[in-house]
Amino acid sequence: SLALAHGAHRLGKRTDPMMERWRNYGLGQFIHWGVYAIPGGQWNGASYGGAAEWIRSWKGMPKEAYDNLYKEFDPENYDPSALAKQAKEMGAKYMIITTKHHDGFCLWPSEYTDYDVTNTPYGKDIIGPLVEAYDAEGIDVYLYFSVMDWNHPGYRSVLATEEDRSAYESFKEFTRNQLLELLERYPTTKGLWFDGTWDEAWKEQAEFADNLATEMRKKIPGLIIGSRFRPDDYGNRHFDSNGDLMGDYEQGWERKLPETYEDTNGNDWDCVMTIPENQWGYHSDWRGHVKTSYELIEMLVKSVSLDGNFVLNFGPDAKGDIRMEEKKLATEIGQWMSKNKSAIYNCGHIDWEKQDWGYYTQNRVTGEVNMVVFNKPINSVLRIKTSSKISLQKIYDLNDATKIYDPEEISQDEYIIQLGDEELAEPKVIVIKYDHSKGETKGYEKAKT
Ligand SMILES: C[C@@H]1N[C@@H](C(=O)NCc2ccccc2)[C@H](O)[C@@H]1O
Repeated sequence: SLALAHGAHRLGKRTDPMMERWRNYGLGQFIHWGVYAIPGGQWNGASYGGAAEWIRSWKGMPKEAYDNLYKEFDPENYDPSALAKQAKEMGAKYMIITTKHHDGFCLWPSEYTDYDVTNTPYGKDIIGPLVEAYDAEGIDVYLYFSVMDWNHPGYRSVLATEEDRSAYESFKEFTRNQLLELLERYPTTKGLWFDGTWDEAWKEQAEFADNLATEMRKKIPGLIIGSRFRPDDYGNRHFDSNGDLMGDYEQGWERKLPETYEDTNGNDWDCVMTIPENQWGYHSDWRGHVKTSYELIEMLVKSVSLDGNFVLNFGPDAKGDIRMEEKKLATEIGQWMSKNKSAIYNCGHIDWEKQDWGYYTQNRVTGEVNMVVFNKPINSVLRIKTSSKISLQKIYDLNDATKIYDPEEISQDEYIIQLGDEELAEPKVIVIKYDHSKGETKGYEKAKT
């Protein structure tokens, strides 16, 4: 393998308590909020077909007009504790907030730029009260930060000339200053979710990024940083030139999910997901498919079944209100989570053969296996094929203690159970308790952590 000064500094998963806590979240909330919520994907009577937070890059939005929107930013309905309570009700264990998106507008009072909340009619810090409100609800806070910054004069996507390089040096210093400032102001931050690091200019900054990550972890020991931050010595991101994951978890699943455990390379990972097809910031005219709570619950369960976290995005409008569709989904997901959280929190992958009826998650504390059933077969029979000999103790409906299932062993390590005649009204969790002492089960080995 190649000798890399700035490649992966660790092979395999982090095993410290902060990362264990991250690994057991299951469900997170993303919040995309900024001045892009003011136009909300529309300008001069025309609707932008791209993602609302990218409207500044649209030919239909004059840059001058966009760059003056901050003078109208005055979210009179912004209510951090209401947002935190809604997230709690949904069952989110962590929240990622955009401190600065690609447009460079800062939702906190930054010493290093005037393009921030203090120079808006609202005039106050947005981030601080949100951090406090979510901490108060026991929801861990992570900060999204876009390296790409369309507002900073020193930003470059490519370093073609000496002028570019000297300008970029000022941009790098600015970026470091802002990141250290954020960690100083919000010391309960558990991690950073970086974005906007795909440009050539940044891909040349292996040493700078590596040193900055080290410096940030000095400020907040154990800080969790994903794979979308650093480039390696050869400009490779997410995976270094030896194919090893850089960062504490893989950030490659944006609006998409791995299909199999192999797709995850056995790494920690998160999936960040929009409710419409591709809108992170508020867009007043959602086009195309808006996901239902069942679709989102299936993505959540699939993520947990493959050892990932599922982070669902919300985009408050210009006044700071959450739109009706998002409120409804948060409530519906929360209703399911309130009855089935034991199949999500502290759960992960088990290497039993995937079945069409749904997904397995294994509780890392109890060792119990959850069958999360989405598709009831026409013959009402659920097949279970374990990966090694186990001795079954009890199979029961998580939400109906009177419902016990008698497994019929139909071949080596293969069982079937009979569902009742009733249609599934919602995804059903069936719990399998089994005696781990009999027969060696790799999955339970993992649960000993
Ligand atoms: C989390 C999302 N990431 C931003 C984005 O630009 N995604 C598009 C993209 C995703 C991956 C590589 C390049 C570009 C979106 O605006 C959201 O902030």
